[in-house]
Amino acid sequence: MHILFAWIGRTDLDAETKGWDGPILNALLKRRFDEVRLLADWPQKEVSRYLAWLELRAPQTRIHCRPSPLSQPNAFIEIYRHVSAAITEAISKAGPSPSLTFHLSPGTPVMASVWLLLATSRFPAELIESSLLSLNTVETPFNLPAEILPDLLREPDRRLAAATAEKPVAASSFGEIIFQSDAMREVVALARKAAPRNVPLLIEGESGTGKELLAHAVHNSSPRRGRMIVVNCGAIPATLVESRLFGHVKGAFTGAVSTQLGCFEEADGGTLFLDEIGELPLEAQVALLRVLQEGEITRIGENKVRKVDVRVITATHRDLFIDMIQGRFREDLFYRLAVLRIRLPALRERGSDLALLIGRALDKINAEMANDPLYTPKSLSQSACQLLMTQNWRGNVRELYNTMRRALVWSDRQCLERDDIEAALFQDTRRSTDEGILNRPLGRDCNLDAILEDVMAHYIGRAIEKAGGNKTRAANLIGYSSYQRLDAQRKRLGI
Ligand SMILES: Nc1ncnc2c1ncn2[C@@H]1O[C@H](COP(=O)(O)OP(=O)(O)OP(=O)(O)O)[C@@H](O)[C@H]1O
Repeated sequence: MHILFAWIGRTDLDAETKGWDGPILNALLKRRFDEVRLLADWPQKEVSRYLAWLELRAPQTRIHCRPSPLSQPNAFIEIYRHVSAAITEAISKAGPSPSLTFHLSPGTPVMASVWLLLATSRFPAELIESSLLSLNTVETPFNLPAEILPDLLREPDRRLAAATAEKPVAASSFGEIIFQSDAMREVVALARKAAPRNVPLLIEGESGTGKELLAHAVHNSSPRRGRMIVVNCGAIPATLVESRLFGHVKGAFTGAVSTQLGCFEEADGGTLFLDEIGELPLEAQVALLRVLQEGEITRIGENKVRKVDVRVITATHRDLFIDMIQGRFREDLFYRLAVLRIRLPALRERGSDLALLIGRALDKINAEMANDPLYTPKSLSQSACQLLMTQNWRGNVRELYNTMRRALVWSDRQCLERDDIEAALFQDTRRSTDEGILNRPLGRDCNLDAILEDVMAHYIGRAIEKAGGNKTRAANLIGYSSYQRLDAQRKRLGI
């Protein structure tokens, strides 16, 4: 399918009265295009008159025209945005591998430069220009690789990546926890009571249920003046756990090139949030117990004992009680940490919270994107809402938010439809590797290496998403000591 794209220019609008074809008709008469996609920043009346004339003169071509208002004819970002949306829409409706042609002649020089940049980067296309007598292909003397594209053009990609990545949990208060279900009401009431008491709190719940959000709310409602330090125990290599907790002095071990504070000292006077506490190796559990009992730490490589005043909040997606019974978690430590114990219900147990969360997520994402010139606030159709309401949301609120973020940022529609949500759900690597992974049929078709690669892809995808695209953090989240290793796996698995 051959598609021609062009802005309608003044010379096109005047062509009929001046007795010549104008650049757009010139192209349609000299080449065969299945459809032409026009962009217009002119009064509707003039455009309608022109389109009626064009249809008569080029009856073999389907003509689409997209009103594309500009605040001024050289508004780069607005032009870029209209053009990207027009191309994306055309591609989504065309069959496989449409062939694109951009017409450089109609419109302003900035419009021509946007065609040029897009043709040599995001949407490879042929460029043409027309003069009174001829129509020529424009050879570009360069092929802009992504690295040398002007920042302006790369910006939309960066924004898209940033916008679809998970936002870090902000220092929150109870007011930021959205709920109306009884199950959550109980949880929040309990947490409010726990907040001012200077005792350890264990928060349990599936991934993405808001454990860190709740921990921030508890800390911020407590009288503690210091900061809340967040440490993901699952992301620290086993050999470095004690150093991360208690700090070390220069030369304490190979690689200790300078003295570093541990998280207990960093959190002195405040709260230490130990996420994924169930992943803490047994040796580190002994050391942690000692600090909790004595309120003192000793940096590795030093004999000096230092007093610390830290409230510890821990969280886990595991059943720590079962881990304790089965000997994977120390009993004495369990009872130290679980003085107060709160279990966050999974999203599927929260009834009407889901509809409320969908509405709030929509407002929140629209507000977050308000300063992005490439984004316009969006709404959800009933069918889109319906699909969101009927999902299982195994990744709970995080998965819901991230799916909605992807759908809202990717779609060019003002009101999202069911297929926009489907596309965003489909991107979730978690869905392709469900529980069935352990029960695939044995036999000649079974490919253990491929199954293991699925699992790797699944975890790497999750880590990247959770780390908001930060490679070092993502590597740590899956126990890799360097992001280069993560990168190599990503490339190998084509993630
Ligand atoms: N009730 C809620 N209201 C508003 N936002 C929520 C709620 N619950 C979770 N979120 C949001 O969902 C995302 C995930 O929450 P959070 O990181 O606190 O979950 P978690 O249980 O700590 O996850 P993990 O176990 O994977 O670390 C965050 O963006 C958080 O702000």
